[in-house]
Amino acid sequence: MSYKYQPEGSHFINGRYVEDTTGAVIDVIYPATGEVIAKVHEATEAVIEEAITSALAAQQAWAAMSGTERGRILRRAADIIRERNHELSVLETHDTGKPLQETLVADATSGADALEYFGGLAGSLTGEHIALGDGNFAYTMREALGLCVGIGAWNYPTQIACWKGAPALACGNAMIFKPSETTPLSALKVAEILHEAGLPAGLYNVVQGTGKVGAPLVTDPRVNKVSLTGSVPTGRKVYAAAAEGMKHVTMELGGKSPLVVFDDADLDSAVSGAINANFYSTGQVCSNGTRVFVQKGIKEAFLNRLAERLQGAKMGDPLDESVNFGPMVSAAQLAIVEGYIAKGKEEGARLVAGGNRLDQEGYWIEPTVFADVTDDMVVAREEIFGPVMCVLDFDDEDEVLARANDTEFGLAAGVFTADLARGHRMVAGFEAGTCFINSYNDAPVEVPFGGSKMSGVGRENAKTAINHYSELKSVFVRLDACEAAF
Ligand SMILES: NC(=O)c1ccc[n+]([C@@H]2O[C@H](COP(=O)([O-])OP(=O)(O)OC[C@H]3O[C@@H](n4cnc5c(N)ncnc54)[C@H](O)[C@@H]3O)[C@@H](O)[C@H]2O)c1
Ligand SMILES: O=CCc1c[nH]cn1
Repeated sequence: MSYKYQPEGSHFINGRYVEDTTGAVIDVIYPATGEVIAKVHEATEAVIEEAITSALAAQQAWAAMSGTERGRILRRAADIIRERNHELSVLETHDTGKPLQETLVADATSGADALEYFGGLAGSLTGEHIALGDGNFAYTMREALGLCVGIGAWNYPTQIACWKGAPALACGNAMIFKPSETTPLSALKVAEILHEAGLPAGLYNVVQGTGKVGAPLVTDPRVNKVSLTGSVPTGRKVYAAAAEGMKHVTMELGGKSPLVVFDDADLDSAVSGAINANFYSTGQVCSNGTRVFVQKGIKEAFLNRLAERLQGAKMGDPLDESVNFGPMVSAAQLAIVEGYIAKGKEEGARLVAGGNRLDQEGYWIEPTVFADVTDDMVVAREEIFGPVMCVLDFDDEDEVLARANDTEFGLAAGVFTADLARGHRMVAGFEAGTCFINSYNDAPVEVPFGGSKMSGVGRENAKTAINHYSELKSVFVRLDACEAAF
């Protein structure tokens, strides 16, 4: 039987599709209908070994090329992605269920931005000269780490494949990328396009599988760096395993971020911020501001306007570009979200919108809002990773800042206020890596992205990502005689 989006092979290694049917079968399901659209096989030991040896064979020559040459290939790949944006977005929609309205602007295009940005930076990576007196000096050389492993979550498959691959390749590394087993298709296209753009074979390999494939990649002594996007429990395991081998890490993990709305905020703008912070990608965004603290003076106006604006949420065929709210990614994620909604009701939160699963094929649930949520409720403490907004009340700035920070997570935080001085005071106090004033969930490639506390280690994007995919070698040069005590 052939499937609608069946790739030529499950894996992409050494510049070509590779298959090993002895690996466990993974069904790829279109979340909007439950239809199986492809089947891939989990990587076997032999497949993993081929991915590692071909990457190692290619990496040194790649690192020896000039940054400008490397960058040219990445920028060419960005151009190809943009030319094929529609086709790639349709695939991403099938991989994830996210509406085409979104994938057309936020997925392949975000991947292309990363390839273009890091392609542009590649030629400017340098060390520095350090004068030491008496004519002596030192210099630093920026060197590639070697073999990097990228492990992805299922919410932004193309974006994650590129956010990790682009800086890794720009710095002269090879990358083996393991997508989430839930969304294995888009990363294969990224690999195919990189090679079409001229990337030498072996430098960006994709292997499929669950944590059973991720774990041996993380511990393999030939791997120098691991970048994970995933949940905190997985991050704990992967970070610990990588530390055993003293590997470089980037951990992009989960959150339960606060969004604070003061009563002087522009109401519609704040409601837009709350919608973007909770319902984009059907709530499956790591940085979502799911604890929406609303100052008591505007609470009812906020909830009324939110209820009106929710009438504009359109569920339906995700390929219809007027649809703006898709299904959950999987039956498992839908069950998790339903469990949290039940918990919220049980704990006494007031359900003011949604809460129901749609009685149809696929993994559909309405955008859901709880009001009168208190800090101790499970729905206010745990990451739900679905379209469930919790609205909490507050009186003043000091109180809300302390409550916003009262969480083990620290990925993001936002504030809506007409008083910009207060906005800056709030973000100075937030214990979070990525903050927003009068906006929410923007993620341009030029800006560092990542979390504090349990939400992660390191940053993706921006110039700072270069520091996470390269290391400095210091060279001391003595021009006068070298002396010793004896
Ligand atoms: N901070 C960010 O940038 C960011 C972005 C997107 C998603 N996320 C987070 O990701 C989570 C949702 O994604 P998910 O359900 O795919 O996360 P997950 O933690 O279940 O899985 C993430 C990836 O890790 C792999 N994995 C699992 N166990 C492993 C192990 N022992 N060794 C190596 N790899 C292993 C999985 O196969 C998958 O590819 C949420 O918590 C969300 O907040 C964070
Ligand atoms: O899901 C996390 C990363 C992200 C945030 N906004 C867009 N992508």
